[in-house]
Amino acid sequence: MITVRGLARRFTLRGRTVDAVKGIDFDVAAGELVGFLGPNGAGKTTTLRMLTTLLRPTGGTGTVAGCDLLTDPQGVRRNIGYVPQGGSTWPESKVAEEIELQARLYGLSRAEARRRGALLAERLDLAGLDQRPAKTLSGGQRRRLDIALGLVHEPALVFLDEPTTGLDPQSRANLWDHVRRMRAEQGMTVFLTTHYLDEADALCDRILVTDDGTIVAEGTPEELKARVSGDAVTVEVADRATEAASLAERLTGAHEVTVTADTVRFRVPRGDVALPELLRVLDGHGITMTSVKVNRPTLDDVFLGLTGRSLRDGETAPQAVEAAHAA
Ligand SMILES: Nc1ncnc2c1ncn2[C@@H]1O[C@H](COP(=O)(O)OP(=O)(O)OP(=O)(O)O)[C@@H](O)[C@H]1O
Repeated sequence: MITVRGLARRFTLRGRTVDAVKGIDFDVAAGELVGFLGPNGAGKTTTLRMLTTLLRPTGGTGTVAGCDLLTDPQGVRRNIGYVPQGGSTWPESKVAEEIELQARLYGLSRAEARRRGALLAERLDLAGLDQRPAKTLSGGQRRRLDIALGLVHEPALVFLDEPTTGLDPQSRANLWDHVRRMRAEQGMTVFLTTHYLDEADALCDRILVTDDGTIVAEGTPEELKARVSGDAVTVEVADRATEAASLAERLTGAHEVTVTADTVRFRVPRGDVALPELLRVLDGHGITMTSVKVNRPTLDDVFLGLTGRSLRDGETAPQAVEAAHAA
């Protein structure tokens, strides 16, 4: 459904060049739900804008929904849906009007536009809101309307740019359910960008991890997390932390042991198996454990291992994107 090779985009602004996307290669199969995960400024939106023909690549080739990105951009546009980051609704327009207008823009008859509008409103939990102006909708309802607008022409492939940014946790989880259900019911391919780890983890079949214009890792959420070797154990002790660390080091499979003040950290293949053993050993040496935490590997650990930085650093400052787009 998507194939890109060496896709690149360089911006030149007042004599300064920015290589926002540095020649990336990837494929997306029909029916897949793929996440493009990376921190702010990694090049996600630039990639998405190239794939949706809103921005011409400065390098590389690609096929999207069966059409050549460079020689047949109109074909690409006909066959895809695109839900931009800020949405595209008019604040004063009513929900039903927005959906029908969008359908008419794709050349559908008035009757067909109404039929699809009603169907999408039903599927996206917007039924009963059809006469409400868009500006009166909640954040989650507005995002669902944005998605309805992107799906009105029943595309085989839909692009969602940061679909849940700005929503509260409950509305985010609700939107994930809708995306999953739409995918299951319509069998469409979904390509979404996100800088939320939990979103990529919960929603995506496969993740492309991106940083600084390149793809640094790719796989299912489980495959990516399996790259991090083991659970992270954090133990606080009342005293003698250095001695506790050397005892932890002797546990089967323990590695990456560090100690600071009263805290010992290490990784083991199975935290739940290591804990009783550690407790016994510490007890045997008269060291009191005051707290213990076991964390399963996260996608952030994967990113940290690959780049030495945390993905979470990019979870604030969505305004930077709007500024970049306005440029
Ligand atoms: N029109 C532009 N002119 C100059 N530089 C740009 C332009 N658009 C994007 N950039 C730069 O390209 C880089 C990638 O930006 P992009 O918006 O693609 O990142 P992103 O991963 O989508 O970030 P976010 O998570 O904030 O949306 C950034 O350094 C950005 O400042």
